[in-house]
Amino acid sequence: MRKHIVAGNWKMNNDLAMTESLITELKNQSQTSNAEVMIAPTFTNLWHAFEALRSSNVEVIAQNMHFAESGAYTGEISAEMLKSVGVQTVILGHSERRAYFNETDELLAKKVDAALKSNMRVIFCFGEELADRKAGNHETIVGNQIKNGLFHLEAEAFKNIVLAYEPVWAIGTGETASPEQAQEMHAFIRETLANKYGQETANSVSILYGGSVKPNNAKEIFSKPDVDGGLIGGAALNAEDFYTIVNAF
Ligand SMILES: O=C[C@H](O)COP(=O)(O)O
Repeated sequence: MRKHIVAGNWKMNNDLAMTESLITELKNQSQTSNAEVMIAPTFTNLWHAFEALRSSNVEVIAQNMHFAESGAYTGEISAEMLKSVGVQTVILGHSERRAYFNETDELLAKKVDAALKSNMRVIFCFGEELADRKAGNHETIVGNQIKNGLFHLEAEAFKNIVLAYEPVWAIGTGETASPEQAQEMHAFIRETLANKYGQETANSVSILYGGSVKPNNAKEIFSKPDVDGGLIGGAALNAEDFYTIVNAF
């Protein structure tokens, strides 16, 4: 049975004081939920968040990492450094990393390998741009992002992989994919996995949807059979909104 997951990606928001106060609010909201709950603060706030949420059911995860173990990579963070502050899961391949930091499929494959080698769990993101969707190329684009980033792995590795489909045109725009569009793409993603690794592996992988998920649309999106959770941006910056989304499961 695959897991339901709701992960809040704080992106480059919240300094230490704001992190402290949002975590206090999250703890006030926090209760038993039907989904695994995660938050991804900025690197500088990971340790504080980990300590503050140590005895809660909220996992603190990272937004990115480098593929190398250490070395002359100014400004970068390794898997082992993340693990040393309690982080066990990392988001890789977010469309903002791909677009603004030139992260290619090839680079992402190396990052995935490095994270898995350090026994971390990966939330691997991908998604098409508006022009691809309009041209009807969305499945080809997404299929290639998955193949190029992940298909060098053995089936076994997918125990530690979560997928996140985020259509770029729906991120931070207020425009969501319709629940039907999300389901259609998630079913395609699962079929792509099944064709390579078999149905059992495909059925075991959680596929999250991201892109303007809000308290008022989460329930409908999460009701779709192949949508196993959400990667939440803007709405994760408000504890009440975030938990309304978590509790949509
Ligand atoms: O990582 C989260 C996604 O980019 C979604 O962001 P959003 O909910 O603000 O559209």
